[in-house]
Amino acid sequence: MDRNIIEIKNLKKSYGNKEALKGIDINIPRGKIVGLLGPNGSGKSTLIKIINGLLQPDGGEVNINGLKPSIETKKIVSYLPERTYLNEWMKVKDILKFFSDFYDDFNMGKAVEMLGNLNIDREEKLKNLSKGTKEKVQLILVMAREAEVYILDEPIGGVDPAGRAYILKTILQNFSENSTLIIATHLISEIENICDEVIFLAYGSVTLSGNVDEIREEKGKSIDSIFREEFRC
Ligand SMILES: Nc1ncnc2c1ncn2[C@@H]1O[C@H](COP(=O)(O)OP(=O)(O)OP(=O)(O)O)[C@@H](O)[C@H]1O
Repeated sequence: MDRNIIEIKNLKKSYGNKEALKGIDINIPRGKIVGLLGPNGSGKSTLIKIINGLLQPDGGEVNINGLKPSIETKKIVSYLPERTYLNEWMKVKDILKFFSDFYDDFNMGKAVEMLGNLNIDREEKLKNLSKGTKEKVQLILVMAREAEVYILDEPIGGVDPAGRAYILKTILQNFSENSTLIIATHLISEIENICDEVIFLAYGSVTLSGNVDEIREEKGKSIDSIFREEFRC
């Protein structure tokens, strides 16, 4: 078994003449929590969509557990997209059923428990939930899969601080040691203490990557401070 669950080589993607990814190389080891950090427009979502097979790269390679993004890799990757893809007219309980029918690795008990802890009514239609509650539901669906890789694109932007703390705690509690979690976000101070590794993306290139403790020690600052300095407006 490879040490790295995801290996990316010289990955390129342009939209017209806009280079969103300029030939990036990334290795993501198994069993780690990785923060994918970068300002707006740095290429985070483009990278995540390519890993999930929703966009085709113009060049380079992506390997997930030794496989190209495909139906096979979707079975082991649980993905939270940046925008909702769920049918707003469905009740929470119907979406649970849908997930449980669709994904063999979906743990219904876990999902029901997390919804209960956050006081989310399973009889409610998604369209009647607040933005933050909707985000919580989607995150619970994604985290209730017993996947090898979780990829979360901006998971907690609309969630209130108490909810965020609960969600991060829940992520950690449910997280098996063999799984890998990638979180793309700009809420760095909130997630830096749960991350083992970080990858900084800027203008389609990786500007810094490595172990969080080593980077903090070497630079004598928090990841949040390094980010603010690097990307000062
Ligand atoms: N469908 C598209 N058509 C044209 N340009 C695009 C498209 N999607 C993204 N881009 C451009 O590619 C670059 C990278 O965008 P991307 O969405 O990957 O960034 P991001 O880091 O996820 O940003 P954010 O934090 O704002 O979500 C940006 O300059 C963006 O304008």
